[in-house]
Amino acid sequence: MEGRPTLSDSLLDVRMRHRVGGVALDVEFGLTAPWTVLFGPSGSGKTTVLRAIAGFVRPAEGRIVKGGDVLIDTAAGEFVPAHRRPVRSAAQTAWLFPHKTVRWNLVYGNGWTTKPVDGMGVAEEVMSLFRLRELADRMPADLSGGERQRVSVARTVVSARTFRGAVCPLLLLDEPFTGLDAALRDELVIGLREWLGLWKVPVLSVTHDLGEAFQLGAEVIKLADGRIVEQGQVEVVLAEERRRLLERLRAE
Ligand SMILES: Nc1ncnc2c1ncn2[C@@H]1O[C@H](COP(=O)(O)OP(=O)(O)OP(=O)(O)O)[C@@H](O)[C@H]1O
Repeated sequence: MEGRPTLSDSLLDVRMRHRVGGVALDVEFGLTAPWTVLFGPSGSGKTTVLRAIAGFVRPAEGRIVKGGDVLIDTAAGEFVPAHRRPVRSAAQTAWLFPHKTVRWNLVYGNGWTTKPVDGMGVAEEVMSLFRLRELADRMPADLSGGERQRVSVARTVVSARTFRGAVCPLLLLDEPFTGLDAALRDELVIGLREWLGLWKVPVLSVTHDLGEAFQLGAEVIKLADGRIVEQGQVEVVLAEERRRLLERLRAE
């Protein structure tokens, strides 16, 4: 179709089959937008798709290619381990260094690809973005669950921005705004989208929150029972969910 991005422009192409729990995943999609949301009910396989892209799950069958680099091709016996992929991911559960401050976690918690000094300025910027400055000297044990999650996502954002590779890494965020109050989430979504757009860091995030998907105004991939139902602009793909939600709110 004229004017539409083609698969060859895609940031990432994913084709995979994998059985996890009671779900038989069978998906094929390409990412072309700066921010794409994987949307679906709990247990539909969203996290497993993210983990396969990151290299933490080895699909039974499939091929994942990022910007021309093959990350896995089961038919060809190729598999790039997680630590060598141009991908940075924040899981649903926040894993922080428990004996180090928030600032330390952001600056130094980025693994061998980043020299600590390089991350310093970026970490300070990201702390402001995530409203973490006043928590910078706290230990993880002295944070709420929502705050810990915010630190974990912020650390991954720092890590993506300071990534030392020839290409920009893909940022994978699994329910990044869960546990935040609505006002803070609004602020963060707007600020983060703008900041990542500025640095051209593409994002694939997971949510089952309709409000979040609309707020991100992103391209949406709708997943159900391990299959892709539809991919496209949020207003089109989630129109029915939105209609049902509005109906329910009106009835209350
Ligand atoms: N390691 C595992 N062993 C067995 N079953 C698993 C494992 N990981 C996930 N599952 C199951 O596989 C299915 C898909 O899980 P997945 O975490 O990918 O779903 P999800 O869409 O991300 O769910 P949620 O929104 O609740 O996080 C679920 O039924 C889950 O219980």
